[in-house]
Order: sequence, then structure tokens, then C-alpha cells
Amino acid sequence: MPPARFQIGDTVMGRWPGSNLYYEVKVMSFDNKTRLYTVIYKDGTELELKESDITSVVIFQTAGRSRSRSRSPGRSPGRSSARSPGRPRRSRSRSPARTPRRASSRSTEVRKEKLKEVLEVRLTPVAMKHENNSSNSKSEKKEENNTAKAAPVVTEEKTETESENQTGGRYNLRRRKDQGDGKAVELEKAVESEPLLQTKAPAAVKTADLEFGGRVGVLFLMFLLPVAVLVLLILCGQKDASLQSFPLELPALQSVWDCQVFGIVLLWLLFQAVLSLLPVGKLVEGMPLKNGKTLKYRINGFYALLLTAVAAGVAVYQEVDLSYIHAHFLQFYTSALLIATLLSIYLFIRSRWASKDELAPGGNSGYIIYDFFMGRELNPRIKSFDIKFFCEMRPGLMGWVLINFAMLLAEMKQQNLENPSPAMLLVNIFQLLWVIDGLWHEEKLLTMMDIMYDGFGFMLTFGDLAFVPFTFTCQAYYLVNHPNELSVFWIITLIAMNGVGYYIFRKANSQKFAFRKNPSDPAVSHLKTIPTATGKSLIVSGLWGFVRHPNYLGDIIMALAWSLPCGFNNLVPYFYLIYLVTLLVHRNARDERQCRKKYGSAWEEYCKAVPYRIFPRVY
Ligand SMILES: NC(=O)C1=CN([C@@H]2O[C@H](COP(=O)(O)OP(=O)(O)OC[C@H]3O[C@@H](n4cnc5c(N)ncnc54)[C@H](OP(=O)(O)O)[C@@H]3O)[C@@H](O)[C@H]2O)C=CC1
Ligand SMILES: CC(C)CCC[C@@H](C)[C@H]1CC=C2C3=C(CC[C@@]21C)[C@@]1(C)CC[C@H](O)C(C)(C)[C@@H]1CC3
Repeated sequence: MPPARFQIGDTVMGRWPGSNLYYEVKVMSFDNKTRLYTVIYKDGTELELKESDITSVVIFQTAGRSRSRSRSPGRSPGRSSARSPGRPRRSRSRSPARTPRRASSRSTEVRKEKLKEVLEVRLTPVAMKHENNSSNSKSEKKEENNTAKAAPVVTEEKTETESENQTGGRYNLRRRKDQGDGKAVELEKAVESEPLLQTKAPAAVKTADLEFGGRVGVLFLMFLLPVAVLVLLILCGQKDASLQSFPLELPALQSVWDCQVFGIVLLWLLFQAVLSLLPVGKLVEGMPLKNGKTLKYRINGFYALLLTAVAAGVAVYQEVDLSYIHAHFLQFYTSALLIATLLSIYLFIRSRWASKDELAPGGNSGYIIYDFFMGRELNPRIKSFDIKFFCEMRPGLMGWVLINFAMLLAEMKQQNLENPSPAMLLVNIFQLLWVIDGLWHEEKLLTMMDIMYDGFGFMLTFGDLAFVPFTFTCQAYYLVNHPNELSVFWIITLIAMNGVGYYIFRKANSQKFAFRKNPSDPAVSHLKTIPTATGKSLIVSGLWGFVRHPNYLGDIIMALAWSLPCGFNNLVPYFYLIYLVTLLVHRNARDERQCRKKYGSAWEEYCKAVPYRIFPRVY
């Protein structure tokens, strides 16, 4: 094997993904096995580059000078400096002088020479572009077409190599980490990326960074999580829900297992699966996969919810006693747990036959336990039925609403009420609103890291099928046996709190989605932004200028409004709130790590401008 051409610490010119733009980069390391160099750009972005994407500064400058000499005088150098590194020029009219030169270059040697010749260096430190752009503050500026204002280096001609890139030819560039969760990933045939909707989902290579404490951690979680939910449900169902009163003896088998209940859960899954396959609602394409293909998804969650509501109404009308769910709640949970476990075993086994580019970046460490927990396959499908997308949005979310309704009926029955209590009504309505919102925006899930990067293993099957429907309902379950009077003042306060939380949650998520889709959308074009070296920008005003994760803040405020109706006698109904804060703080740390890698100094600048992550003045 030939030795590495560049040494660690060398300053060289590195090609920017999917373009012919070259930047000054520093070589950080070289992997002899993959023959890839890890380089760092001036703004802190780290990428892995092939040797052919790197050239020495001297050769580059010489080529630049000779190119300058032969350039048509009419072309001003200033024109090119407004290009963003992540968004090279797509096509441009050529000066007549250039066309024949290009047409005449036939041999490989000549082409190589030409490639050198067309590369032109104009180095502007990345940090400067922010200063140049500030009007009032250093960090806040308006974005125009999502383009960073001062690009350091620009090439002016479309080369043979560029044509190859665009036709999906030989260009190969590896990005060091994926954008979602810190796993090593591979981005092949990188293309000019428009923000969000044209970003390619990375495919898997061996997972290097293990999460959740690695193999031991996930083994522990695999037992702890199901047991913790069981403990929660036992406590919630008891008159005295305090931890001290937890029964120390094991529950009798018949209190946790019932074949009829198991059958009902299977029927529920089948019913939801049939609804998800109905040819109503639009058919949309997901994010491009590693192999360049996109998967199609049927977006009909909202219709499925309506049909489920009709089915529940018919059942009540036919005097089906839905409070049966409350009476057999533990059995329902263990059935769901068993199904989730069996499903994850099936998924793990079938992943053996999945091709490399169908694997998730985070679940391929080679350790059976770890990969079983995290999930190996990214989008397991049976024909057009996408198992992950289905489980994330359907049986759990719909089950949550149905269980809440069953708890409402059980409360009336248990407490001899003619109408449900205000506390129970509030919990039902607040959570129904959240589920409706989720299903209404179902399509947006396709751009979330859960779908794009996370494998489908035990964590998510358990999370979707058992954790969501049986712990998110704990407030309603608790209220059946623990009535809590609410004053009118409290009711209004809770409605206002949920409203504020929902407004922040929805506005922040919609703003970010709209901005990523099209930054010049009039709904978001007024927002101030920080450009980044990738061509994407970060919103730095409005809600995204208040804290760095306003959508998490809104979600947490809502979670508080869902627990407060249960009063202050016990901690149990606050389980969802505690879970959500823990999950979102962890998710936030994971996301910030990734954003720092992706956006380098621009992210630092954003952190300076918006110092708090989720809670203003606290965290
Ligand atoms: N109830 C529950 O159990 C859970 C609910 N949720 C909810 O789901 C929703 C989505 O959360 P999640 O998927 O974690 O991700 P986010 O919607 O918070 O997205 C994070 C990404 O947004 C982009 N971004 C960050 N800051 C900015 C900015 N200033 N301007 C523009 N883009 C920015 C970055 O991606 P890029 O730049 O690459 O676009 C970053 O990676 C949240 O509302 C959350 O509360 C999430 C988990 C569990
Ligand atoms: C400790 C557990 C096993 C962790 C499991 C976590 C999962 C259940 C959740 C992780 C993120 C989720 C989201 C939703 C459902 C719960 C899981 C899967 C979500 C799809 C629900 C609908 C919302 O509108 C949403 C914002 C799209 C949610 C996104 C995250």
C-alpha cells in the first residue's frame, strides 16, 4: 500500500462535499485501512476526505496564478466571493473563450491539468464572513437565499469531475459523523445539498461510539425499562400510590397475563395496520437513502384516528364495556411487552439479510445485545408496509387516546359519576390535542432523526408499543382511583399553560420545518439567521433566539399541564414529565454535539447569541 501523501498537521486544500470548491484545511489524521484523511476546516467542520479530494496548497496556488493570467478580463473576482461553500454554482454561462478549451481536452492527463488550472484560491477566513455581514450585532443577520455571504474559495469552471459528481459517478466523500446521533456514517456520491429536504440519509458503517453506557448499559436498560413501567402501573392502580406502599411480593400470574387480552392487542395491531394501508391520504417520498432511492409513505394517520374514533363510538353504542381496559391494564401491558419483544427478535433476525445500505448508523457495532437494543435495520419493510413508521405513529399514539378514553369511562363507573371529572377531561383533551397534532403533521416525522438515523430495535419497539401507550396514560390511570377537585381558577390556569406550551411547541417546530424547506418562505424570511459553512443557516431570532430548543420547552410546559390536574399527593402522575425532561435533556446534548460538529464556529456563535438550551436563565 502506498504511504500517505499528506502528513498529520499539514495545511492542504480540501474539496468541499459535492462541489469543486476547495478550502484550506488541516490534516488531523489518516486511516490507513480506508485511506481517508480526517481534515478540519477553518470553521471547525470536520470531514473525511479521499486523497483525490485533497491537493497541496503550493500546486493549488500555482494553478490559481496561471489561471488568473489566462482569465477573461471581463470577469470580476468579486462575483465569486458571494458563494456559499455548501452551495456551489449549479450552472453558469461560459465565456466563449472557455468552451473550445474544454471541448478540446480529451485525454486524462490533459483533463487532470485542466482541473488544476481551473481551481482558483481566494481565501477569506470563515470568521470574517460573520463580521462582514453584521449590521447591528456580530451574530445576527438576515439571510438571503440561505447563502453564506463570503465564501473563502471558489472555482469558476464546471469540470469533468463535476459532471461525474452530478451524474452520480465516481465522486466519493465520507462525512465523519452523521447528522443525527454521532455514529460514524458514509455519504457516498455527495450532491449539492439543499437544506433539509435534499439531505441524504447516511448509510451504515460499523458503529464506533456506543451510547447508553455501551453493552452493559443497554443490557441494564433492557431489564430496567420494562420493570420500571410495571412498577409504575402497579403504583398507579393502588389506592396508596406512594413508593413505600409498593407490594414486595411478586404479582400473581393471572394479574399480569391473560390470553384473551393478548388476542385483543393482536387484533388492535391488525386493525391499525389495515387502516394504515388504506389507499386514502397522500403518498409521499421519504428522505433519499444511501443508495439514492427514496421510500414511499402513505400519510393517512389523521384519517386512521377518525376511523378509530368511529370504531370506539360504535363499540360504546353497542355497549362494549371499554373500562375492561382499565380492569386488565397490567395484562394489556405485558401483552404489549411480549409483542414488542417478539417483534424486535424478528427484526434482529431479518436484519441478517438486509443489505449494507439498509442498516442504521447507530445499531451496527457487532455486539449482539447492543445492536438488538438499538436496532440494525433502518427502515424494515414487508413489501410497502413500513414497520417502523407504522409503530412510531399508529398503535401507540392511537392506543394512548383510546386508553385515556377507557380510563374516563372507568372513572365514571368507579366513582359513580354522571360526567367525567374536570381533571380527567382536561387530561383527555390536552393529550388528544397533542396526538391529533402529531398525526396531522405525520409527514414531518420523515425528516426526524428517529426515522432517518435510528435503527428499529428493542428500544423503539418497546418504546412505541409498550412505553408510549402505558406510561403516557399514567395521569388518566391515576385519576380513576385518585380523584382531584379543581377550582375554576386552576382549570383556567391549566388551559392557559397547555395553550402556551402548545403554541411554543408548534410554532417552533413549524418555523424550523418551513425554514429548512425554503428559507425564503415569507412566513420565515423575516427571521434573523447565522450562516454556516454548510450553506444551511441557523435561526437566531424569534423563538429560536429565545432558547436553543424552544420546541422542547413547549413540550415540557405541556407535560406539566398534563400532570398538574392530578394534584400534589403523589409523584406517580409526574412520571411523564420526569421522563420527558430526562429524554429531552439527553436528546439535546446529543443534538448539540452533532450541531457543533456540523456547524463549527457558526454553532459557537449561535450559542453565544442564545446562551440557554431549553430553559431560559436556567439551562
Ligand atoms: N414526547 C416525546 O416523547 C418526545 C417528543 N419530542 C418532540 O419532537 C419534536 C422534534 O424534536 P427533535 O427531533 O429532537 O429535533 P428538533 O426538532 O429539535 O431538531 C434539532 C435539529 O434542528 C436543527 N436546528 C437546531 N437549531 C436550529 C436553529 N437555530 N435554526 C434552524 N435549525 C436548527 C438542527 O438540524 P439541521 O440544522 O440539520 O436541520 C438540529 O439538529 C420536539 O418538539 C420534541 O419536543 C421528541 C422526542 C420525544
Ligand atoms: C425510554 C424509552 C424506551 C424511550 C422511548 C422513546 C420513544 C417512545 C419516543 C422517542 C421519540 C418519540 C417521538 C414520538 C413518539 C415517542 C417516541 C418514539 C412522536 C412521534 C410522537 C408524535 C409527536 O407529534 C412527535 C413530535 C412527532 C414525536 C416525535 C418523537
